[in-house]
Amino acid sequence: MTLEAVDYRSPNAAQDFVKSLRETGFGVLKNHPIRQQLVSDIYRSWQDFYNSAEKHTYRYNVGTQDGYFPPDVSETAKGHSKKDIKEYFHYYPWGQCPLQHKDQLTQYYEEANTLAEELLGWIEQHSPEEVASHYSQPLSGMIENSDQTLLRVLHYPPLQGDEELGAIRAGAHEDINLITILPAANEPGLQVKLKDGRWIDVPCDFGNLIVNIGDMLQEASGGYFPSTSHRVINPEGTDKTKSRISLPLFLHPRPDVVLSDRHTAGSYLHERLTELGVI
Ligand SMILES: O=C(O)CCC(=O)C(=O)O
Ligand SMILES: [Fe+2]
Repeated sequence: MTLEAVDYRSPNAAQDFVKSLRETGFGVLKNHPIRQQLVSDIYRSWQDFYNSAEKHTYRYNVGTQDGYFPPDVSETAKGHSKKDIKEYFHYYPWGQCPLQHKDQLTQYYEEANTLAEELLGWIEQHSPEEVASHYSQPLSGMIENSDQTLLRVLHYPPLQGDEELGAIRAGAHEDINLITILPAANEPGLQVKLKDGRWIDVPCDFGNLIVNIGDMLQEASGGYFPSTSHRVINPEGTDKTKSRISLPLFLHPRPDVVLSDRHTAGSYLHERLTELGVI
């Protein structure tokens, strides 16, 4: 079993893409409308940011979670004991951002949000009636004007050889939000866990866009769409000396959006962040 990239411009794109999401929790798109030049410009300018000491002046705000998270505070995935080998920056339109990077991130944030709304439309359109009847509102409406949607610029530094035994770039985890949109990173490493327990590589051809289901859509669809585990494995051989940059956009509904009988987006997020130990 491999993940096949779906051509965004093909007549069956919506159907094929949603089928892949249903079966694996992941869908991969090629020929999508997000400008690749913008993505590569962001990779380049953020490599400079991570190489500079300036990053330390943007340390994250504990209450609002925007800004730079250094390697020593990076997440420990649920059920893991070792911290991930990564540093990252949380960008929100209302949050801190270095001035010289603001235009690029603003543009990307908008383009990716627009595409996300369209893809949520595809998901809704291809949800069985019984599943869709439980959505409290159109899926694309859930993220409209949300100030919770988070763009994360991740940097996985070159391996130094002194990493903690068993530590990996990103331990197996599921995303908390509705869906995640992720341009193929500049280096491989992302893997997804299939139903049978096998880990497979997510195709990382430059220009692909990877979309995955998060826990909130799993919750809202009564489990029809699975929020699957994924991880980023460490590079080997000569790739060890390479940095990896990636740019997930985590689409979050407004906090008052009802996901299910049990949860609003706000109550769900709070529960999950408490488990993760970050609030
Ligand atoms: O870096 C990647 O390719 C994936 C990152 C990821 O899964 C996450 O930050 O939730
Ligand atoms: Fe993730």
